[in-house]
Amino acid sequence: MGKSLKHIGVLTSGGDAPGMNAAIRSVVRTCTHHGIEVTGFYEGYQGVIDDNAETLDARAVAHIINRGGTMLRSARCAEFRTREGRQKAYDNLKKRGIEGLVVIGGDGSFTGASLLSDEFDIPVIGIPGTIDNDIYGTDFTIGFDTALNTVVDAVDRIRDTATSHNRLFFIEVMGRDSGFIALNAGIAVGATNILIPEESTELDEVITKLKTGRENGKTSSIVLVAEGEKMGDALFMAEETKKHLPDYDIRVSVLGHMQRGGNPTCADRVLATRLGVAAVEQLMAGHSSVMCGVRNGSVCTVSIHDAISRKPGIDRNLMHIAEIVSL
Ligand SMILES: Nc1ncnc2c1ncn2[C@@H]1O[C@H](COP(=O)(O)OP(=O)(O)OP(=O)(O)O)[C@@H](O)[C@H]1O
Ligand SMILES: O=P(O)(O)OC[C@H]1O[C@](O)(CO)[C@@H](O)[C@@H]1O
Ligand SMILES: [Mg+2]
Repeated sequence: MGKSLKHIGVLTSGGDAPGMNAAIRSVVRTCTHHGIEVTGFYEGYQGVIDDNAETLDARAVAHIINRGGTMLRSARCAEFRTREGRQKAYDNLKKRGIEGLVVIGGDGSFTGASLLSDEFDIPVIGIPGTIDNDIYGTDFTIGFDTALNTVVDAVDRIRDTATSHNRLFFIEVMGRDSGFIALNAGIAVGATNILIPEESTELDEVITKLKTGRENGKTSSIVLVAEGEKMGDALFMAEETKKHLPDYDIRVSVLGHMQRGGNPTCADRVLATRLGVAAVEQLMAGHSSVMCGVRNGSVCTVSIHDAISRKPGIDRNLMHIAEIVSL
């Protein structure tokens, strides 16, 4: 291992996630350890197309393990979706003598990486970095744990005022197409209802549950709504509920981008560090088009093709548990 690989690139792409910095640091320091040069590209694929990049050494990534966001910044780059854009990116990688690319991002970023590798035969390795936890092949993505803790802290605060005023809150959390944040945080904050895109719920069920809760003496209720919920967003759900429960004092809170910021938790720092080492080792071993993840506590790999084409299932048992304890 490590004899032939001389120079790799690293970038962060798509929505940022706490722990991306820890992953960059790990990639860079693993390379330093093995005598491999690393170039960091700024703003995702845009930086590869524009050749906006610099060499990163061990000191360049000092004191970033604890910081949210990404020191390489991130972007959603439309040009990379075109063959011409990817050609420009490949030409810049070749010009710099880069022999492999580590992409830290979500499913869209991996789709781009996969195309680049298929079209131009450059090895790519994915590290799952997204707060949504919506990537197949890993139990956890980098940033998910931090976002969950941020949501739990925010909802706990809302609970204080909700209870003081005997109110019902509809709280919207992130998850464009997925309910991982809503489901896990919902259990942790004792939500009465958890609405996620993976599970179809009728408004009637929500109303019945809220009524039963009040009959059982609840002094506040929280309905956690994932952004991607099919029935509608938190505001819509609140308006519809008001029609059926006119005497309820209802408020809406959309947590928004605060969920993507903040210092990464210990779990995210450790996960990011493990996956950074694994990604470089995959390149050193001559592998390509795989994503490094963690399953049942161990680092694993899955083909990027599977990571982007398959959907991680929501844990039905967690849904069941949430139902039992939300009386
Ligand atoms: N089909 C595609 N072909 C080529 N490149 C793509 C494709 N899909 C996405 N990309 C590239 O990856 C970037 C990031 O993708 P996207 O915006 O979907 O975020 P993501 O990686 O899924 O992260 P998240 O969903 O967590 O925000 C895009 O801006 C684009 O540059
Ligand atoms: O404002 P942006 O960057 O489009 O991101 C919003 C999206 O990013 C995500 O948080 C994933 O990073 C989604 O849940 C959300 O829909
Ligand atoms: Mg995505």
